[in-house]
Amino acid sequence: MPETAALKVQSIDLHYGAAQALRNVSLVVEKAKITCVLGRNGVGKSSLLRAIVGQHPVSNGEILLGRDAITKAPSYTRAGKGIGYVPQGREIFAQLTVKENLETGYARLPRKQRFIEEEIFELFPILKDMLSRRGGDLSGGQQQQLAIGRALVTRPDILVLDEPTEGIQPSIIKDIGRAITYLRDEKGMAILLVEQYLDFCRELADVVHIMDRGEITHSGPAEDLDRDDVRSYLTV
Ligand SMILES: Nc1ncnc2c1ncn2[C@@H]1O[C@H](COP(=O)(O)OP(=O)(O)OP(=O)(O)O)[C@@H](O)[C@H]1O
Repeated sequence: MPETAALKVQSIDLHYGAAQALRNVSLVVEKAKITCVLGRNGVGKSSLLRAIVGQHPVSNGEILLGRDAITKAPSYTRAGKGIGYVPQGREIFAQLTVKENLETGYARLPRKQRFIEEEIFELFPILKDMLSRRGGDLSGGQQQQLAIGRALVTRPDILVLDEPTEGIQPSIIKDIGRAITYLRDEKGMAILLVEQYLDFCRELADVVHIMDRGEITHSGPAEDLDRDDVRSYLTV
């Protein structure tokens, strides 16, 4: 059988000093699917993504990229193997131009691939219009589009997004939703996003995991989110 899992997280724990932020968390991110982890503030969503991209070590468990164990690999190795990351708060370089921000993705690419694919500007035309503007001059929504564009410059197989709708106006949330759906449907990309915004997850996701206090309390198809018993897990 062909491998349909792009990424597997197996029974991971994560600590900050003595405080445990993740407990026995497992999930699979399938190719060409949108997987959403829903949960309110502080339940451990960002910690899960940090563990996946290699920004914080896990204390137990394994992370597999395809069949490759990457549990102890540094973040640049994971990026090189195809994980693109859009961090919470976007982390745009305010003093660099939009073009320069996008070009920061080049470091992980072989020389021949060091160009910005036109598709990125088709998904987010505003980036083309604002190429020579400074990152700090963009609105929050434009910065989010830039952060996604910057991750796409690295040509990832898996795109990991931390609360892409946070603080963003509805019209741009729609654009971001359309872009994510396009990447799944046309590029076969595996998408993992963490969110507090239930409607965004319900509309986009194929699979939903609900997280509470460092644990996954429910996993199932996005349609389940309309069931009362599933909603009861959601304190968002
Ligand atoms: N660097 C850190 N040092 C110590 N504790 C941390 C650190 N980062 C997060 N925590 C704690 O770990 C827990 C999980 O935080 P995390 O940021 O993963 O949650 P979250 O679900 O992403 O919330 P948010 O939506 O606010 O980002 C919280 O109790 C938080 O206070």
